[in-house]
Amino acid sequence: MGRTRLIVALDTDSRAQAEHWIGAVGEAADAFKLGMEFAYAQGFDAVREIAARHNVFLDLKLHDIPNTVARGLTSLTPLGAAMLTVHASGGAAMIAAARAALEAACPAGERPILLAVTVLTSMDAAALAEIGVPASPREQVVRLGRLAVEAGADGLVCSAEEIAPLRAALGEKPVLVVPGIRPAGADRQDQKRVMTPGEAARAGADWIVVGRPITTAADPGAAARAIREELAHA
Ligand SMILES: O=C(O)c1cc(=O)[nH]c(=O)n1[C@@H]1O[C@H](COP(=O)(O)O)[C@@H](O)[C@H]1O
Repeated sequence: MGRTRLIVALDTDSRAQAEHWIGAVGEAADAFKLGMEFAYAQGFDAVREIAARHNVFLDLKLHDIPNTVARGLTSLTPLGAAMLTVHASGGAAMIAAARAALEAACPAGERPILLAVTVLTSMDAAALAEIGVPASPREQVVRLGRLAVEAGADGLVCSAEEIAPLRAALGEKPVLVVPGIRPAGADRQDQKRVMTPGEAARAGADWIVVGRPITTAADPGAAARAIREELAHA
């Protein structure tokens, strides 16, 4: 009960906008996610400065050959992010290299959590079929999730629909980070596999990731606090 924590996605190219959301949301967030829109526009000094003050999930979703991903992650570790992402579809060798790079770059107990993104929450079965994957999102998430965890990922990014099958396959240990969250009645926008904060919490998400339902709200602080309440009572 109430164990699910809230990550607010600061999807903006503006430092001032990101700082405004951080101030408005305040303690209602357990962590803030900075992604490619922010990092590409504002640079990594801005990421480092925010990570010095807050728990930061730096979501750059690396996907390349093992050597390049390993070296890329090594370059990211001094920024001080608590969580980093790679794409699980990069394969076992890439994920193993990523894990080894983080262990080599960071003192024991201080390395960021390595998360593997399984199937993007913006994809449905039809989108998977388009890229030559005949499986359902659920089957593909469990396949990639098992591969990633066995290769060394600490956790997975998945939709709330796959939490139960992932727990059945992999147990309680992998950290499950769940975007594709929409409060009841909210617009899905480009997300396909969605659940409410309460549903994701009851399904067993360790973290939920919420962006636009908070950042485009008239009062982002109130929107974040309402989601916190929903998590607390799930
Ligand atoms: O890795 C992620 O965080 C991620 C994976 C995924 O499958 N789906 C997904 O939406 N995300 C991220 O989660 C956030 C969701 O934002 P909203 O749809 O605005 O709530 C965005 O920053 C996405 O980049």
